[in-house]
Amino acid sequence: MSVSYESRYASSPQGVKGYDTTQLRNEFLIENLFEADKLNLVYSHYDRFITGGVLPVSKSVSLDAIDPLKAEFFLQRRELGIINIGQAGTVTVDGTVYELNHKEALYVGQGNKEVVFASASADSPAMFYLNSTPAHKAYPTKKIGTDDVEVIELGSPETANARTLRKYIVNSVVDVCQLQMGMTSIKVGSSWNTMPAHVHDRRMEVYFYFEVPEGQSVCHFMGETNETRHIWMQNNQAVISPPWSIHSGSGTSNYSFIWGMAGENLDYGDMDVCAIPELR
Ligand SMILES: O=C(O)C(=O)C[C@H](O)C(=O)CO
Ligand SMILES: [Zn+2]
Repeated sequence: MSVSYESRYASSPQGVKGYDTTQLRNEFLIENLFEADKLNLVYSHYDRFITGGVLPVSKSVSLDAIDPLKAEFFLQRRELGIINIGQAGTVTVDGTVYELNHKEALYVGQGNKEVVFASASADSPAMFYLNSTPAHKAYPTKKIGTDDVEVIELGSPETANARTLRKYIVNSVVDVCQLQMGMTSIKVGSSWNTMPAHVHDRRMEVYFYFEVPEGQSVCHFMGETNETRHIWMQNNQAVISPPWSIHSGSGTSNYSFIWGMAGENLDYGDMDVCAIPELR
């Protein structure tokens, strides 16, 4: 069986106050997404958001339905966002082949029955990072190349948060039901992402950290603004951010991350920003 999954239930902010390091990591950290020829998924009960990774090396890998969906096929009632963080590969959606190079993305609409992932070369495989959310409508499947994204420059070197944010799957780029995805890259010499920090009680979020150099790590901050906690993250690990939690990080070097969101609205800018001196 090449598909495996794990379920994560929702935790309340009151409950999380009492978590020790191990429990915090067990509830929110997603450690192993990429294994050769496997599809690894984590099903979160926050907005029923699925986070996954596929690393096809010696064979192609299909997106099979998993038991919690109680569905005939994975996308029967879901939409899917894919960003390739590896080398060239293909995603075949009901017979149509989409070539995805490094940092190219694909939105796959609800109702597609067969999704198959493959690498162009076993020596330099593709690495497909996936986010999937429940969907109420079948929007067309669309490839988003690196020139199709919306780019914003944020922060400054003086505050160690200079970064480039790229919006891939947002409703100004592609029609979606609720999924939003993008990528943020921290510039050399900066370390902070999403600072000033924010919450959006209307949407949950998942951060996937990558391009973290060997021997370096990212410290991810979560929790209510007046009750923060941290989780040390390694390269290619993801972390679930509950709707009530900040999601911000500081690395021991620069790095990139993919953010994915789902929930009540599609308004990327709908955030409640927290003044930095108010954080506790
Ligand atoms: O660097 C940032 O700031 C981000 O990338 C923020 C995320 O996109 C986010 O949290 C959106 O709600
Ligand atoms: Zn956010």
